[in-house]
Amino acid sequence: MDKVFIEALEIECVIGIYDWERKIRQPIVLDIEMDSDNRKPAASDNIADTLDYKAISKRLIDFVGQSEFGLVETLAERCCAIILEEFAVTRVRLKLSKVGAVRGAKAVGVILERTRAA
Ligand SMILES: Nc1nc2c(c(=O)[nH]1)N=C([C@H](O)[C@@H](O)CO)CN2
Repeated sequence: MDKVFIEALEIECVIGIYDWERKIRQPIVLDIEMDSDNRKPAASDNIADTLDYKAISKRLIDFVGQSEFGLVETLAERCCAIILEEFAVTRVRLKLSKVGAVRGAKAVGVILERTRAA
């Protein structure tokens, strides 16, 4: 299956379970792959036939930037739900990295694969 992807989308938000984390904003990074049949937009050369990665990025920047979840699991699940419910996506793979959260690790986080309910 063809994919549309968004790589290394960095957004600052309130995220974390500790008191000190509730008082600061930290960067998270999203890497997203979405199933998308490329043949129709390739034939028409029309943005209306695509999965618009700019529109999806903007929606996630707005949502994540205002979010205040404790767990990365919760934030990642909500991002997948937005993609599946608001855009013409049937399957999404999303990696959420919390950069510098653990000493000695570049990043920690979660990877989800979700499909739209039939
Ligand atoms: N599986 C998870 N483990 C941890 C999380 C999390 O969201 N999911 N969060 C933390 C803390 O907020 C940590 O990131 C602070 O450094 C610890 N473990």
